[in-house]
Amino acid sequence: MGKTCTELFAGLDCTVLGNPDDEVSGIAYRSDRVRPGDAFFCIVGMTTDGHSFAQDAIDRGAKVLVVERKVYLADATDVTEVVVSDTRKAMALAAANFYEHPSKDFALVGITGTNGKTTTTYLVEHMARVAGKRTGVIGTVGVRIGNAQEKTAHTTPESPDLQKLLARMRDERCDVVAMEVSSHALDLERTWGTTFAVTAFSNLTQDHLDYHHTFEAYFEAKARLFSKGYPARRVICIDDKWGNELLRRCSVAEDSIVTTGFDSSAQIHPVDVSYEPTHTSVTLDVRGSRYSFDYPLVGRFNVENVMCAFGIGLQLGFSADVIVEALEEAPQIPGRLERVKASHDGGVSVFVDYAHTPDALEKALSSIVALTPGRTICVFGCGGDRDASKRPIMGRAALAADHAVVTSDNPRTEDPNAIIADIVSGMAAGAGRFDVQPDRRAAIARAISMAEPGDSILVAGKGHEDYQLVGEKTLSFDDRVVAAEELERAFGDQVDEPVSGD
Ligand SMILES: CC(=O)N[C@H]1[C@@H](OP(=O)(O)OP(=O)(O)OC[C@H]2O[C@@H](n3ccc(=O)[nH]c3=O)[C@H](O)[C@@H]2O)O[C@H](CO)[C@@H](O)[C@@H]1O[C@H](C)C(=O)N[C@@H](C)C(=O)N[C@H](CCC(=O)O)C(=O)O
Ligand SMILES: Nc1ncnc2c1ncn2[C@@H]1O[C@H](COP(=O)(O)OP(=O)(O)OP(=O)(O)O)[C@@H](O)[C@H]1O
Ligand SMILES: N[C@H](CCC[C@H](N)C(=O)O)C(=O)O
Ligand SMILES: [Mg+2]
Repeated sequence: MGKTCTELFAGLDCTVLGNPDDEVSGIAYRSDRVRPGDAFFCIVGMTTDGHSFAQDAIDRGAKVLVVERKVYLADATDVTEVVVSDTRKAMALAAANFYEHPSKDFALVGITGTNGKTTTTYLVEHMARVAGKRTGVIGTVGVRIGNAQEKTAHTTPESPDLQKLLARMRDERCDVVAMEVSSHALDLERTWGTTFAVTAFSNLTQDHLDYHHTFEAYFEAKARLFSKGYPARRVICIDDKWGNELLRRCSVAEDSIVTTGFDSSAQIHPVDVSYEPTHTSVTLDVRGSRYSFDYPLVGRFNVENVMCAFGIGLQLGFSADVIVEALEEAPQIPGRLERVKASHDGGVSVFVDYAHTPDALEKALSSIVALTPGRTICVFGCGGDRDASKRPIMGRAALAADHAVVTSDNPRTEDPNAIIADIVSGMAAGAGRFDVQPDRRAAIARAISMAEPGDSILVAGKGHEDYQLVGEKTLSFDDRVVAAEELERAFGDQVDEPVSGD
């Protein structure tokens, strides 16, 4: 399936230096992955400049170079150069052209916000299935087409990878695809040229300031999904000021926006909520109609995710009955307040959760505390090579537990003890209520050794991850498996202990 330069760059302001009828057989943005016949996009990145790999790309058979400045390659007279003002945006549009705009052939739902994206995509997927649709999911836990699951490098893939994936979903005849749209993706134009049926915003709290530098820049990246470049039906949670700001800016007809939130001014809001250890009972007011139902997810923040999913369902044209039926049997989201299953637990409940931001940690902890008759112990750390400014704030947030064990998350190339020191610098107010154990397994074991029947342990930060990134190495590590093993080790000989079910 080749495309001429003319077809590839349709709709793009560019200068073609060479033959516009040249055929391109693929799109590449990493020189070492170029295949003969590809167009190579030279991207000015944060660490290096893709223009300096142009010769390498040609040596590997690239026929077209897309550049922001002409590279004048001496021995490459048969190579066409296409000059554009922004190679990332050009690549995204060319990728959409190359795969013939797959996102126009099904209903694509894009969800952005600091927390809640993965959870909401899973709820939307389930809802669409209950409505009889074929589904796809793209996000942090990976990609799913129907029931087939694959791992991916990014939450939101780079534009050529994304369009290729969307084309596969079209070929598999997906009707509804739910996709997480990260702030990096919006800033780096990974989704440019993609057509969304519905876009949704969950919330904005601190994360990724290493990349965006300011909160405002972080918001502006998210806000792009609600700008004229991405026309769609909208679902906006208005519980924070950023949701309200988005609502104010939205230039689409008012009846194409659904607002959600705890505030009664939201079109979807709760009038009654009861938080139980294994489920939640809600009565939602949905544009004046009331729906009472139970769903098998816990915690206050999941009420927001459920309302967001409800709004998305309405925007997709599903009936409220189908939406409620789906939510009543919502799936366990991997690693999101997931209760660890162990044959012996000594009456101690261990939850694994992906809280890796201050807000998520605060909310996950308050949800567990509210459900726990005894004490709550929190095991957590922070990722290396990521926003360091959130570390002391997460340290402070963890003091909402009765006791915290500070440990390693994914240290990546940083010194684990230096990350822990950053966290602990925010915990002065909790002297005596936390300790430090850099080895994550030992930290989980320590929390279990401290726990009494009726206590809960929150193991936060890594959720569904089945690995730990230490230096350049990827080690096998799954909080759920390790916690189950450590529970077994601690309580395995107490054969008469009751096992808490879920
Ligand atoms: C911060 C960030 O997102 N960086 C992305 C960015 O990297 P960059 O600008 O530094 O690129 P660069 O390394 O300078 O290279 C410039 C160009 O030269 C090319 N190159 C480079 C070396 C070479 O040998 N040959 C070559 O052609 C590169 O492919 C690139 O096109 O562009 C690269 C591809 O063009 C991405 O792979 C890279 O993602 C990095 C690996 C990353 O870790 N991103 C994470 C933080 C991310 O995107 N996370 C979000 C989720 C966040 C959330 O949870 O909310 C996600 O959506 O996954
Ligand atoms: N609506 C919400 N508000 C605040 N915190 C939430 C919300 N939903 C989930 N969380 C918390 O954030 C964590 C991550 O949730 P989820 O994976 O759904 O979010 P995400 O936006 O996909 O995150 P990421 O940016 O890492 O992909 C959960 O484990 C939970 O602790
Ligand atoms: N998508 C998030 C994941 C963080 C998960 C945490 N375990 C870490 O490694 O920091 C990020 O890239 O910031
Ligand atoms: Mg996610």
